[in-house]
Amino acid sequence: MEKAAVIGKNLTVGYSKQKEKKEILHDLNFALFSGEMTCLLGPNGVGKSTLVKAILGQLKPWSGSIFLNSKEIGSYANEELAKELSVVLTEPFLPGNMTVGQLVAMGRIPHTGWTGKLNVEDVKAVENALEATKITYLKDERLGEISDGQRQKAMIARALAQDGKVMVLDEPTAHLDLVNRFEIMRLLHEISRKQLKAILVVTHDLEIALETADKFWLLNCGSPLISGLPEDLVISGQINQLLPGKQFHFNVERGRIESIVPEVKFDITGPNELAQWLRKALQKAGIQALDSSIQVVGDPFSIEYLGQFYKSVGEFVESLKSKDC
Ligand SMILES: Nc1ncnc2c1ncn2[C@@H]1O[C@H](COP(=O)(O)OP(=O)(O)OP(=O)(O)O)[C@@H](O)[C@H]1O
Repeated sequence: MEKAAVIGKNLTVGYSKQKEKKEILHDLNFALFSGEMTCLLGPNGVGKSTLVKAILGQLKPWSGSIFLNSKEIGSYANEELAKELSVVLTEPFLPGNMTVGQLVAMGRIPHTGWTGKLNVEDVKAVENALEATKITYLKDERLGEISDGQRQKAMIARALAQDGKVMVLDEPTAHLDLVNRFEIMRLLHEISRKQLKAILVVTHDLEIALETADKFWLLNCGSPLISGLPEDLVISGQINQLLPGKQFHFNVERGRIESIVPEVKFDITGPNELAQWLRKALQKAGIQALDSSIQVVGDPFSIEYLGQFYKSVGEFVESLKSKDC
């Protein structure tokens, strides 16, 4: 069996304030492997960032241990740890007049010291990181003058330049649009594969994580950490651990979260993918029942109901609503 880059054994951790102790994670076991991207998912406040802080050595385990390359995390000196483990956290403030190249070069600080003087190897590492994240063309651009997605890639490039075997990213796609979220996650997956890095990404993007991650860690209040292939967790139904309560469920066929509303039956004939969207619109409009069946066809799109034809779902729903009044 492949050796894990990070191993957690019976980890219990929390926060202490004066005499008060607040336990957040209890008796967790986990393993993070090289060459894989693992996504850590769980509801707000369950302790994902707390687990990240423990892995980064910022929070001491109350009991249990975390090992990085078989050595306990607490026994690493800070500079040594920075060479093994790189981090991308959400940083609200970055100097806007710093260039992308300068930011990425900061990733070399564990190797150069605070003087920041780059040798040939450091320059190469910066160039490689810019190339891997496909932002070489942005090298001389200022951070204040590029898009959020580009800035996020620059942060990832900085972590790559650091050249640790393990990369931890806490919500790297927050505030990005759908296309950029996909792109960043695909990029991280590619990097884990090509550079044999162990990458841990905290995310709330279940659907994108399903498309891109090799492994999932699911964290839920009071339960052990569940890990496995996303596909196995879907097939076994364990993915529903992310959705406590009875309001939502994971639709295995469609691969997405859906709200559970008592389904109203409509008699719709036509291609499944069209009938599905029509059914959704009728349900959202609060239409409870119809007098007759509906025929839907695509190319050109048309809906037939009681001998009348409609060119769009909107037109059809509006006509039903106006009859209701
Ligand atoms: N510095 C702190 N001191 C005390 N309690 C804290 C501290 N940081 C976090 N907590 C508490 O620990 C619990 C877990 O917080 P954490 O930020 O790890 O959750 P999370 O799963 O990352 O949440 P989210 O998805 O909202 O980012 C919360 O109840 C939070 O209030």
